[in-house]
Amino acid sequence: LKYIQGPPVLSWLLGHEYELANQAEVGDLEFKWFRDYGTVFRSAGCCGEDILMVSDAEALHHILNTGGYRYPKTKDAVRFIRQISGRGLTWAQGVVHQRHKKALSPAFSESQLRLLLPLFQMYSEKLALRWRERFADNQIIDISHWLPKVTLDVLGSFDFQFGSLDDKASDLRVALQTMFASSQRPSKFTTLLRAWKRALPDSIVEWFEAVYVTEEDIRFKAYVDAAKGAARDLLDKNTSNLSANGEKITQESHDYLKGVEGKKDMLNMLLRSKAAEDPKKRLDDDEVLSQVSTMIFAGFEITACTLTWIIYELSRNLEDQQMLRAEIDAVREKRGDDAGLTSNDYDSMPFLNACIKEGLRLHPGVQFTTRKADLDDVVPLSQPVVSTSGEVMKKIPVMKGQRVHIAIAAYNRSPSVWGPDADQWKPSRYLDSASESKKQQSMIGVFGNVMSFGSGVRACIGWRFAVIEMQAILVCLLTQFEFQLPPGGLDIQTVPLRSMNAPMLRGKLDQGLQMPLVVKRRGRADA
Ligand code: HEM
Repeated sequence: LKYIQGPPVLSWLLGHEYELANQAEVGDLEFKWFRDYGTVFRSAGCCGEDILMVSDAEALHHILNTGGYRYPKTKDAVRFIRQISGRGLTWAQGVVHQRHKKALSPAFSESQLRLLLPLFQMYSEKLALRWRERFADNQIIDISHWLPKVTLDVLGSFDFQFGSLDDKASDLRVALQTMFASSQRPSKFTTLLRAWKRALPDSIVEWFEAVYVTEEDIRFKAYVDAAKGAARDLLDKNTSNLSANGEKITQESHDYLKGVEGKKDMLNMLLRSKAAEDPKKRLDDDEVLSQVSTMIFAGFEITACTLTWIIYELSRNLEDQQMLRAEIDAVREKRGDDAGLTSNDYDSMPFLNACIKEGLRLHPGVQFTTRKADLDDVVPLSQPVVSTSGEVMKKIPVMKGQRVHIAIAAYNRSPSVWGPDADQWKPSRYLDSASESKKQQSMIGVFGNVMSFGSGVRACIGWRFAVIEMQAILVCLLTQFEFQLPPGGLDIQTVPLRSMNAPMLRGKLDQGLQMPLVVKRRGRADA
């Protein structure tokens, strides 16, 4: 890759890896480098490794969509995922990934997820009730503290009963919330250790990890053990209730699904895949338990964080908040006050969905992901770049083994896709057919042309789940409350926290995730 331009390298040992992982504001360095060098550039890994940084639409499509399994996750990423969530879908590779996906996909189909809507609505209402019980009108509420309670309770409703909104104690919840307490910003030593683990044979790394156990390792294990333990209890309890055709008999805790034929919720799909006779669909015991730790880990906090960002943007852009509320009120009025809203109602609200897309675009929960070329390849570009010798390049040849940085956040802000206002909050870009963003659809991603849920064969399996959940929570909260920035405004900094881009108050990073907003009750819902 030497002929591709890139920022100067100040340290052969650390390359840009330490700098990138320790940026004050997430993305600052990448966004600047993509502006300076184009949609593809070369950055330095530790010990002289070259990394291909990619935000180009066609290149991303080639690697993630056309490439299928030819650009797998790197082996250190796979090992790390196994450590934090076990042998679940995010860990699986190639044919094993196909088998996992076949077993789980029915639980994430649109028709199945629509059945969960009453559940999402129930927990949203419970959150609104808690706010009314505990806070006076016009009080400041740290919404980043409350939203994860809803998204965790929703995931836990498959019988785990986290009870976050009821302040119930839960070992699993505590293990989950503290698992990254000692791994915020990697030190130089940790950066190098990770690089060596990437380069060394698996057997040596496994030996090393067995003798050198860090505080981080202990926390990860505590979470995986707690999640698998809870999952084992749950599955054992329900296996005895399995009817002859593999259908779980309705439990009291699944009242919301009572009477629904052919249920394909997560629990049922896991029970079925454990009992499946077809080896292409069967999951072993540990794989089944790992799906539970995987879904909880991958699903709850990132959805809450995205919602926090959306409500923050709506508080900074009060006209958009009013417009969205007017859209919601109009649909409610048409349906009649007592009728519950349906998924069709949510889908019929263009501005609601535009705000969700814009929140995901500007504040993607995952900043980047990494892949490795499994073959020698030529990657096409939609935006040519200029080489170190001044040549215009429309394609980049890559060698087998090349590490590729998939720059999710930088693609989402790429002016060549979104236009010159790519850095600004502007939900109307999805509605206005003349806008740059509408014209430049690049067929990437799974929702609204944004990369925030990934793309291709490894795209987020939970994206519909997250979208329906965000629709339900936003509609409930905006119906009952108005949100405003506190007097004097907020100085928010985007900080890498766990695997997310988290909002924190500048100068108060030690206080963790924060989004204190003035929450005003609306008259209608008080009635
Ligand atoms: C706003 C919310 C969410 C965002 C932004 C998000 C983002 C992502 C991204 C970017 C990936 C791909 C990572 C890669 O290519 O390396 C991914 C994968 C995944 N997500 Fe999500 N996610 C969200 C919600 C959820 C939810 C609610 C669940 C489960 C209930 C979930 C489960 C998963 C799983 C299991 C994978 C791995 C898929 C595979 O490898 O085949 N996610 N997510």
